[in-house]
Amino acid sequence: MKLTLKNCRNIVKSLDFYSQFNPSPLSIKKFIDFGLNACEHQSFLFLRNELPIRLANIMKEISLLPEKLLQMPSVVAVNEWYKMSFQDILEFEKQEADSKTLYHFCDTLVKIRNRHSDVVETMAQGVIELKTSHDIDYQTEHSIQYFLDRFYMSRISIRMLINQHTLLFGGQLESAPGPNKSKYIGCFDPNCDIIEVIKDAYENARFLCDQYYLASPELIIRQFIHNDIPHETKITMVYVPSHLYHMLFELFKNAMRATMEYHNAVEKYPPITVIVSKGKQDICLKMCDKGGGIPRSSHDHLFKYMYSTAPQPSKSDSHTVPLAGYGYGLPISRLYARYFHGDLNLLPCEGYGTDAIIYMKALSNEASELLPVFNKSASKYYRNAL
Ligand SMILES: O=C(O)CCCOc1c(F)cc(-c2c(C(=O)NCc3ccc(C(=O)O)cc3)noc2-c2cc(Cl)c(O)cc2O)cc1F
Repeated sequence: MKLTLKNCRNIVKSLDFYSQFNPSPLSIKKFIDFGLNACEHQSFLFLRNELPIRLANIMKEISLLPEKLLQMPSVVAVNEWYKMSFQDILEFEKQEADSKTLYHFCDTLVKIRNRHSDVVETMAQGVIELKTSHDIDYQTEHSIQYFLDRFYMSRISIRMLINQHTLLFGGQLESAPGPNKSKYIGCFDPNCDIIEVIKDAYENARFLCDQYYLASPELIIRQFIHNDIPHETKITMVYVPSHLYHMLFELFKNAMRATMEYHNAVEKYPPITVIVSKGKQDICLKMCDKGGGIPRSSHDHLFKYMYSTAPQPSKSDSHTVPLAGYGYGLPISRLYARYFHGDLNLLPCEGYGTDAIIYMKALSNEASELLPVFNKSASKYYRNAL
């Protein structure tokens, strides 16, 4: 739909309306329970209300950003995508949920997901545009860090809702690729084999490491389970394998890069050890390397969007360090861990190595979405700071 003056007025009115509601976090248990008796009509009624609320909450926050950032060409583009998607969803506000509408709704969700597929890179480009055109003081950097953490968490949550609906009702089920994907409930694997995901992420990171360094550290996996359960029990959980894979792949790339750089040209590189433990509340994955670590004073930099926004890796240049990306790998991985109330912590020991720990909730009813809520106080926060 064209952005006419009348439409713009409607968008503003709808933004004010939907942003006054808080997003409704769903637990993994709720996703699974709904998915086991999935009803497309019910999902449609929930999403045509919840998606505008989540979009409006983050769009109001985008509107609080200072002009100098909002005017960056890449940020203008992202903003336009959000406005178009908000309008697309609003078209279903009053529609009768007949089969034609449900089909069109699914189609619209796919269109929105595709429209936003490059948002992370485009926002990273917006940060680079800002850095190259303005001086960024500490407070500005801090506020952009605050915004981007919330912005990317919101995006993870919106894509989760879209993926669940299109996977459950979009008719691709028969073509679901990969081993026993038929047991998946949308993007959730009710029996996610954690050690299999660890091995998968390791092998793919190792491939890149071998390509660049012509060698790679070995992997050791050790499993521990709380003593109420036989210790040989395979540790599985209800989770989104693609989220866990994303976190592990990032951590393996970093651990391998550090290990290969710190022990260059030795015969045998120290292995990377992953400890998997399952307690009553938490499932922990601790990745331990002997890559020499970093100074404690540098720890926070690794999670910064502004600090590590390296020039974009040229896709054509095959000599680009394959283990380096946009520098967003770690902060986004931490958001994936936090999304279902887990966390990702780094414990560097300079001169020795680094432990990276992924915490996840062991109980699916405790693993609920952690969603940013647009609050009026944010406006003062952004206006004063930026
Ligand atoms: O571009 C991307 O997306 C990847 C962005 C990320 O790229 C990095 C990377 F893979 C690995 C390291 C690194 C170093 C290092 O590099 N040590 C040497 C140095 C010594 C001193 C100082 C200092 O004084 O500041 C800094 C580093 N030591 O341990 C780690 C390390 C870091 C993480 Cl997050 C991890 O999960 C495991 C690790 O072993 C740093 C990275 F930054």
